[in-house]
Amino acid sequence: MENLVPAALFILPIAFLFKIFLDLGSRDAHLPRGPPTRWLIGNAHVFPSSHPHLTFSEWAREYGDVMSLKIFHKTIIILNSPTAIREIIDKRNISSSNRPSMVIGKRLIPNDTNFGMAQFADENWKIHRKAVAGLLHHDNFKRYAELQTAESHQLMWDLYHSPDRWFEHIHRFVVSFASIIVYGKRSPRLESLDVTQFLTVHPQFMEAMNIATVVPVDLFPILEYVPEVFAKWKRQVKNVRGMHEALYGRLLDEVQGRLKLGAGNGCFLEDIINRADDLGINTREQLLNLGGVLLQGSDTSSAALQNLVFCLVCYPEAQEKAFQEVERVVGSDRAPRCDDLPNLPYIRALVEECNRLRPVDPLALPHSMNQDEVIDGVLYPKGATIFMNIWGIMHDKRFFKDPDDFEPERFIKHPLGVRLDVEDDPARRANLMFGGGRRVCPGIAFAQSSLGINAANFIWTFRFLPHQDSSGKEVFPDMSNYTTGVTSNPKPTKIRIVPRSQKRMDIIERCFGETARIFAPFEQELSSDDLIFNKTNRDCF
Ligand code: HEM
Repeated sequence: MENLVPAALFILPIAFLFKIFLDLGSRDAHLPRGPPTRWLIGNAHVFPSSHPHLTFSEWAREYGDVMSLKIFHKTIIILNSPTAIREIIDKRNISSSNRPSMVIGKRLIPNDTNFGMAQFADENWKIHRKAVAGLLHHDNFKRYAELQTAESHQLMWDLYHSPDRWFEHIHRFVVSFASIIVYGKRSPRLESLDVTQFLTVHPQFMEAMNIATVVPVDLFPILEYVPEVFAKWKRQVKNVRGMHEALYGRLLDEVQGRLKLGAGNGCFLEDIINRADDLGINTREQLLNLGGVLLQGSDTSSAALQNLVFCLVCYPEAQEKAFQEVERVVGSDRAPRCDDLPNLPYIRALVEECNRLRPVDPLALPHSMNQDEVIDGVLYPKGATIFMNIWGIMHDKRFFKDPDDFEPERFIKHPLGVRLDVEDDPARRANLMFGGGRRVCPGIAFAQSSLGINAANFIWTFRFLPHQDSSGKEVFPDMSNYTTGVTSNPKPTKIRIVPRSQKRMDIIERCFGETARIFAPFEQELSSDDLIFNKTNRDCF
């Protein structure tokens, strides 16, 4: 008997360690179901290398509305229904509002000063979020309607004069409008410094964020200690960080310079700088990244607008119906304005359908659990990464009839586009594609009004047609070849943009001329080339 005690003391820890060893990569009993795991690697061998939302949506049919994956020791939970999002993201937002720790994100922007990427939804995050909520809130945003309409009219002018560059013109629209409200300055040309720099830096920033899918630093943080000379990714990240700080630092300096001269125009950052100490946003790093995150966040609107154009080309019947509506409501004697939007229900439905068919962030942005939660016996463990499968929810055959078809009418028949012959998921709500809980996108009003005003103007002004190759054959945009990554963007593609009539183009020329008065306060720092552009093209009217 006395020999058994030392033996047990020896065997039990070994058995325990052996059990842990055998369980490596396996799924805990209380986790949601998911594909079978393999020892050590879990589901790493089946994790999709691109467009994961498509595979997740197939798996959802087998494993249900909440499912889990193991990638080595990490747990990923995927939410495939509005109810699942409501339960964990909306209702338990105290537990589910962190973002996963991202080694590369922290190297790009240290100290969590980019509140969209900030790991912790803590006091620091709250301060930034609150400041931005005031700016972007629907009620406040209404005051930008005239400016947004003016930028939209310039976009139509740009499309008329150089339709081949349609893809970039949309980026200019978004960068210029976002920097009016954030930095109090606009960009009249594709070649304007802020546009060219943003379009250089931002894609590299997003690419750098994607490095973690190739070099698994988040899974194996030990890789961080590889010396820079052997780690190309570290040099790449350092370079992007330098460019990022140079761009947003310069924009901040311009706002500070304007304030010193007493020439402020009431933009967001001027207001923040004036209240810096009260708000607790007073370091250069904080101010620089607060502006930066808004410009970066707004770029999602470019992808949504480019997607809208793809849909107009690919679905000519819907384009024609939308034209009939805008013609009836606005007529042919003036271009659409923001105040027309409430009277254009088909255009609203068309925009909703574009977003449903190809949501820009098909998996939203990842959240992370900061404490365990158990719902109906299912464990959402501390540290798990949570994805909302927006694409899957928007293509769920249980609720959307023929979900791969483009049918704006579904949003006329039902405000959320779902079938009328089945009982809907009771937790479905508008704007699911903007995420949920405390981290829900603060840019919804910006995004919706940009889409609405441009959809109306696009359709009123032009016909969007497929490109014709040298043999005259029509080549349509490829709606299944979008980029993969956090955002799923259409790729630059040739199309034809044909004015509906000379009368409409004359109206657009006149509207463009009228923007001079509206834009004046935001054109204080234009370069000489920008001034020449305005003088020769706009201010001669
Ligand atoms: C169609 C356009 C847009 C889409 C589809 C979109 C989508 C999203 C999604 C899915 C999230 C993550 C929400 C979550 O974690 O639950 C997000 C976050 C965010 N978005 Fe947007 N967004 C759009 C436009 C904008 C615009 C125009 C801005 C700024 C002007 C913006 C700024 C942000 C910021 C700052 C965050 C981070 C919020 C936080 O972490 O607290 N977004 N967006």
